[in-house]
Amino acid sequence: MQIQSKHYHTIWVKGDRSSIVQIIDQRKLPFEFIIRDLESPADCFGAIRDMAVRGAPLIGVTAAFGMYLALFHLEGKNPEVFLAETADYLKSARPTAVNLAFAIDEMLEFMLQNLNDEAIMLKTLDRANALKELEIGFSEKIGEFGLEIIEKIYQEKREPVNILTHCNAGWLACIDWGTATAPIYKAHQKGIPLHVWVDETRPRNQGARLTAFELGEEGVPHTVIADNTGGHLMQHGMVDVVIVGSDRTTVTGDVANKIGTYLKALAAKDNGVPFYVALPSTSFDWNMEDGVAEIPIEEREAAEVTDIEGWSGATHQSVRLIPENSRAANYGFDVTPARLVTGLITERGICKANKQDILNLFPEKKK
Ligand SMILES: CSC[C@H]1O[C@H](OP(=O)(O)O)[C@H](O)[C@@H]1O
Repeated sequence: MQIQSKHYHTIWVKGDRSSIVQIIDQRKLPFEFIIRDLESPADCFGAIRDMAVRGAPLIGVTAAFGMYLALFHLEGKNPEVFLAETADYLKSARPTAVNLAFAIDEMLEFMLQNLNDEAIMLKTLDRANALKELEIGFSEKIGEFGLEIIEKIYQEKREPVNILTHCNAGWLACIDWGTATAPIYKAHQKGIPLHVWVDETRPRNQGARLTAFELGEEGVPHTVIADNTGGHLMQHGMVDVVIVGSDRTTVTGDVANKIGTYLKALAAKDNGVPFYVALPSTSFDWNMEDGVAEIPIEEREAAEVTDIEGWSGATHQSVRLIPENSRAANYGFDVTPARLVTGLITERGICKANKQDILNLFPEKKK
């Protein structure tokens, strides 16, 4: 099915109707390009929980707009109580990505400080849009710093740089540019020859559907692979660098990312392949030190594992993949210990995955 897509941002306010926020519904990409209206915090909650929008920066910004939309539903309610309840409600949509809580807390604090301002709606919309623009700027800076890594590899090998990525940490996971894909786009736009190994990323197939869609739209050479292929490729010198995203990284450099990331990091370590994590400061948990012990790992519905979605021409289908009497477990994320991470690519530069180097880059976060 040919869809007419151009490079939108992933979320925006609908024209002059500022009571409607619009998103690209990612659940049917790349076969159906669906724009969906969100008109309430509940709409934003559902979009996040059901992964119509996904990716740490994007779910944070979506929740920020959810707090804004709450202002259209204040009728007869105590605003302080309703906004605090809305904040807790939106935070409960998904547990792992720390951007969600960061964005909601920022919005709630701002809204409570401006409750008596007659321009609160416009100011709150501006605040949500400011968070959106912040993430766009962070993503582009991550791209610029990550470009240096890819450029250095190319200067050494003078052949196309082979990059492996897991899940989708692209512009569809953010607002624009992405995190793991931002250095790829910057290098591609600079004419550096490269190729991307795209992990399909079971069970929701964000790599096969979304990263492949993004790279195809940008003309970036890529190959979709089964999730368990990366180790073999690294053993045979077919991967020059791994770049992934993050949903929550502790101040000590432990990285929560899509399930399977840890296994890629182990294979990279065993084969001497650099393993980088690209993330904005909004994806750090500054109050957490032991990621393996403390980062909440989302468990999603078993149906995402027992069934598989696909398209036959224009027809979307979901079919059973495993025996009816078999159970399935569906852990959404895992934690890669800092010791397996070569470096963190942030909007302020690249640093080692340890507390001292992270705080040297973000001194204002020192306790
Ligand atoms: C730039 S954050 C992208 C991050 O989010 C993805 O998870 P999900 O698709 O479940 O939201 C995955 O962990 C990506 O690396």
